[in-house]
Amino acid sequence: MIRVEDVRKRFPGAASATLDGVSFTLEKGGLAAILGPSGSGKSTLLRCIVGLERPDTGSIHLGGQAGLVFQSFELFPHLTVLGNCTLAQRLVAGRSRDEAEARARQLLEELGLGHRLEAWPEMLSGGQRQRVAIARALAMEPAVLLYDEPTSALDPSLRREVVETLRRVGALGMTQLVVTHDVQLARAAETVLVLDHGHLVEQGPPAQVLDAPRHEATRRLLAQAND
Ligand SMILES: Nc1ncnc2c1ncn2[C@@H]1O[C@H](COP(=O)(O)OP(=O)(O)OP(=O)(O)O)[C@@H](O)[C@H]1O
Repeated sequence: MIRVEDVRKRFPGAASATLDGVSFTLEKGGLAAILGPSGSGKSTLLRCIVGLERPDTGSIHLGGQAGLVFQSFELFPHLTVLGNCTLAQRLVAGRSRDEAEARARQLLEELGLGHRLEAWPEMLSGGQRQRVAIARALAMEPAVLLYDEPTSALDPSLRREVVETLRRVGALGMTQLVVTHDVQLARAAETVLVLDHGHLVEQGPPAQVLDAPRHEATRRLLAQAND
């Protein structure tokens, strides 16, 4: 569950607030996509939810820690798939090697990578690398999983694979929030949120927000996506 209440954030010296009273709730197991023009505050909102940035006012409740899947995946190149998914479990969560490996194997199998446990990151496709990054984040048992532009580092043909991965992770009961420019990816979410100049200007299912947009920022995004 993610509950964001009236979050405001203004960077020192900035002419206006980057987040200007943002509120929304995402139920446990839900998938939400945040769309918005460049500079609308999407990354700042994500960073506030992860705890990398502190809102000036307002509150954020997750019921636990957030896991962040970076756009560039940031796998450790000198560790195998299994090594990538066990390191933080052992060093940060203090789990034994056996315990960490058992958990990593199970998650990697659930994400369709059970046959790649001993592979090096450079041997994997972009979509596989992303799934390793997701398994690594899930292994730390976050309350929610956040993605920063999950399709932008991938070939457009892999978009469907990303949607499939998000579905699999959702089936595990994980609450997921995706920041994206990709309108097709947003269609796979249950809820679409549109940010404009630090305000949440639309919020609802894709059939409402993307097929019957009420705000001109959404109409511009849809027009750009169709170009
Ligand atoms: N650390 C910072 N210090 C000062 N200003 C910042 C900082 N981080 C973000 N901003 C400003 O906040 C505004 C929103 O930035 P943000 O990166 O959140 O937008 P975004 O919607 O994620 O954009 P994009 O789609 O281009 O990634 C921008 O005007 C940016 O310059």
